[in-house]
Amino acid sequence: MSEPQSNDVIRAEGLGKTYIEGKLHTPVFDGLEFAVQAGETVAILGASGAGKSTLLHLLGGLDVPTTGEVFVAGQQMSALSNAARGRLRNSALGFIYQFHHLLPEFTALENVMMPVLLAGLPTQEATTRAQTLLESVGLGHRLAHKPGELSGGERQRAAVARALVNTPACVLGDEPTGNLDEKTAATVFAQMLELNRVQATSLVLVTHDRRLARKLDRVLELREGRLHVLAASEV
Ligand SMILES: Nc1ncnc2c1ncn2[C@@H]1O[C@H](COP(=O)(O)OP(=O)(O)OP(=O)(O)O)[C@@H](O)[C@H]1O
Repeated sequence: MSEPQSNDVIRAEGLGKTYIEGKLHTPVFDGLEFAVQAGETVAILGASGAGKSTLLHLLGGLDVPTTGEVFVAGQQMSALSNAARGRLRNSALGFIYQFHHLLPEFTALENVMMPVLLAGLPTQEATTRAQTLLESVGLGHRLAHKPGELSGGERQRAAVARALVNTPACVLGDEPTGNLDEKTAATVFAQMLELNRVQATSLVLVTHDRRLARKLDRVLELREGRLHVLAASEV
């Protein structure tokens, strides 16, 4: 197996996933090759059930591939202990989902501070970073609000801030604006791209939305278990 290129923040080699539950085998894909470089933004399109979320979970170390390997920041995920994999995920990756997954009993500020505290940094540093990021997504006036006291768009903006607060090498987004109306989605998406650009963070975005996909450096389509490169005219 070749060594990951130093510029690849995530690299997947010969990646395969078959869900196995009892006698039921669900093959999703096999032999996928994928890499995202430092600062690059990549969209992954595909029909429902094509395996986009599965791929994102494997890239993020949230699930284990049936075959193949994933390297994150040059580290082979399968060679790490669960604790080390968790630490790498927290420091090198940010996750944004369709539903915010903020913790309901904590304020926006506390939610965004969480990954910094988990990385072992002092409370003061966590507070400063979280506040700065929340301000940059226009939530400086909502720091003390709990998720239930925020609008849908505000919750997603807080989720964007949380994903980026440890200046990860790569953000993995699964339909991060899929639950918002068109106008709010466009605003949240623009803020996410801008923060990614400022931090030179890579982005792998799973989406159904071709208009959003078009704004990224590279567009791939997951179809029949294969990743196809789409030219700009095909998106
Ligand atoms: N835990 C699981 N056990 C068995 N099969 C699964 C499991 N999770 C997903 N699948 C199957 O794997 C295939 C890919 O699912 P996945 O969620 O990755 O698709 P997707 O492209 O993200 O779809 P969507 O756009 O609808 O979210 C689907 O056919 C799904 O039914």
